[in-house]
Amino acid sequence: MSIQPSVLRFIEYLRIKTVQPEPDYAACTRFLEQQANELGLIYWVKEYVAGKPVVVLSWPGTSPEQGSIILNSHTDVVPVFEEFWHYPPFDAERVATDDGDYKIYARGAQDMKIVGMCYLEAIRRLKVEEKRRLERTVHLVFVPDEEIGGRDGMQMFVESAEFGVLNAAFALDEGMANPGDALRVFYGERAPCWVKFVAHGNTGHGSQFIEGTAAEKLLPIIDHLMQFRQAQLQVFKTPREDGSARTLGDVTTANLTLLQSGVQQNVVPESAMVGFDIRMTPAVDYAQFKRDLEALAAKHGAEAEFVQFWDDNTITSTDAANPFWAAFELTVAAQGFGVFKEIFPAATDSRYLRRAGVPALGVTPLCNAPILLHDHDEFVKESEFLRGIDFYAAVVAALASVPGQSAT
Ligand SMILES: CSCC[C@H](NC=O)C(=O)O
Ligand SMILES: [Zn+2]
Ligand SMILES: [Zn+2]
Repeated sequence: MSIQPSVLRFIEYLRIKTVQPEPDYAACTRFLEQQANELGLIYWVKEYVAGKPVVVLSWPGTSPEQGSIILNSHTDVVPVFEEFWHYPPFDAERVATDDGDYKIYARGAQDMKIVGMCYLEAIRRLKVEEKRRLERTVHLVFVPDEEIGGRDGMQMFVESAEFGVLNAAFALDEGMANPGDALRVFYGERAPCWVKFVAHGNTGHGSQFIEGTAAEKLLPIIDHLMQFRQAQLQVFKTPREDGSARTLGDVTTANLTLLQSGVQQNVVPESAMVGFDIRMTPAVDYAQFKRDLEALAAKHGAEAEFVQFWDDNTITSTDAANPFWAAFELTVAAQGFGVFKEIFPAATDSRYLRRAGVPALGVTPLCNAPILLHDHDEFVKESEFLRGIDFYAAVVAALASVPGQSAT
C-alpha cells in the first residue's frame, strides 16, 4: 500500500536536523513556509534573537474579535547518542510491525514533531479538505530552543508586541506519552530550581590535617538536600487520600547533577561546587524555598547561585466553569480517550504562556505507548500519528467554537 501524503510530510519534518546545540532552523522555517502556502495560511517569521525564528501560521476565524486559540510546538530536538540507535535518528525510517502498523524512528518523533505535524494536518483537513470556517482564529506557533529553556524563543515571544496582537484566549502545547491507556493532560508544571553551591576554603598539602576545606563545607549541604530528597520520595510512594498513586508532579524532586573540584590529588582544593536540579511542585512557596536554600548555604559558609529559578505557579483551571476545559474534555471523551490530569514533571514553554495569562494544556496524544522523549530509538507508530490528526481536528474545531463572552 502506498504511503499516505500526511505521513510523507511527517517524515520530511522529522528529517530536518533541528537538533541542539546547532539546530537547522533555516530548513525548518522553509518547510513551515511551504506548509503555510499549501494550506493558504497567513504566516510570518520573526527572530527575536538572530538565527532563532518564531514562525506563526494563522487561520483567521469568522469572529476574529474573540480570543484566539494557540497551537504551540517547539521545533528543536535534543541531541542523540547515535551509536545507541538501531536506526539513523534523522532518517525517519518506517519499519513494518507484526500487526500491520509501522514504527517511525526519529529524534523528535514524540518530542514534539508529532504534535506540530498533527496540528498542521488537522488544519489541512478542516480548512482545505472540509472547507470549514471556525469562529475563533487559530494560530500555529512554532518556537525554537524549548529544549534549552526557551529564553530566546517562547520567553521573548510572549513578551513581544506581536504576541499581544494574537489576543490569545487558550493554548495547547506538549505533554507526554502514557504507557497506560488514558490521555495525560498537563494543567500546570513543576518549577525548575537549578542551584549551584560554591564554597571556598583552606588549601595545603594533601598529607596534612587541613581544616575548613571547600569540599567539607559542601558536605552538610549535600546531606541536607539528600534527606529532603528521601522525605519527598516517601511522600511520592504514599498513596493519596483517595487511594490513587501520586505522580512526580505532586512532589518536589532534587537530584545532585554537578560536582566540581580539585586540581591534583595531593593538593587540597581551594574551591568546590555542587549543583542540584530541583523541580518544585506548585504547592511550594517558591520565594520561601529560595530563601531556605540561601540560608542553608550561608549556614555552612557557601554561596547559592541560581542558574534557573522559576517563581510562578499559575495553573490552568480544569473546572467545568472554564468553557475551554469543558469543550476540551467533552471532545476528548467523544474521541474515546479517558483523561488523566497531571502536573508536568519537567518544564515546557507552557509556563511562559500561563505566566502571561494564557491558560494552557499540555497534551501529546500517545496512549499505550512507551515514554521515549530524550531517549534512544525514539519512535511513534504511524497509526498513532494518523489518530493524532483526528484528535486535533476534533479538539481544534471544538476549542475554536467556544462562544465568546458577548455571545453567551
Ligand atoms: C529550566 S529550562 C529546562 C527545560 C527542559 N525542558 C525539557 O526537557 C527541562 O529540563 O525541563
Ligand atoms: Zn518537548
Ligand atoms: Zn524535550
